[in-house]
Amino acid sequence: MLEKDIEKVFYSEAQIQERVKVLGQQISEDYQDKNPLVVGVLKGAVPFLADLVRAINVHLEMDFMDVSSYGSAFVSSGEVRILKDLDTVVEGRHIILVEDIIDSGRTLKYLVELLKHRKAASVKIVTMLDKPEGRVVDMEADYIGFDVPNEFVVGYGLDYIENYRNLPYIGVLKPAVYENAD
Ligand SMILES: O=P(O)(O)OC[C@H]1O[C@H](OP(=O)(O)OP(=O)(O)O)[C@H](O)[C@@H]1O
Ligand code: HPA
Repeated sequence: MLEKDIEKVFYSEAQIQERVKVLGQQISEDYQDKNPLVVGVLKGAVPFLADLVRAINVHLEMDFMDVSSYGSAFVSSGEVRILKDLDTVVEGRHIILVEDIIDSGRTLKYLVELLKHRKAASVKIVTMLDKPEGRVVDMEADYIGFDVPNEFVVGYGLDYIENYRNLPYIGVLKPAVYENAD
């Protein structure tokens, strides 16, 4: 069972679901008649995006991008590459970029600049988690679920070597999990 690997829960399933509802209401108020394009950043944003769009009560479209920036499980390589691009034309669209976490800020900085270059009408960021102590470039989200301390977190989309994304809550792993991976 997955639970046995968890050292500490930061945010429970109930806390996450309650927060997602509030974010959905805020976005609904801000995007009336704007038909936003909600862009999920694969793969981590998938559980959050799936819950968030069902809490938004305005017309919207969805699309996905896949980018890679993490050289190893823990350390951002600093170089962002597009693995899957959008299918939708961005010019003139109001974009809502959906992320599971902002850590160094590099992934989102790259994506925001790319979407502005493609002449988006506006680009806003919604992230489930913000880890301000991880930042190496200037990047602030417009809508934030929760702050997390400078620890490696898993669950609700966030992985450790592709595992634990399906946990419905957010927490940190027991040290033994990392020791066994070596
Ligand atoms: O602010 P940053 O330091 O750039 O880190 C945040 C990014 O890192 C993770 O993605 P990852 O590249 O691990 O891909 P994944 O979503 O498939 O796990 C996460 O989902 C964000 O996209
Ligand atoms: O804390 C984290 N956990 C999982 N993936 C991540 N990608 C950036 N930061 C993290």
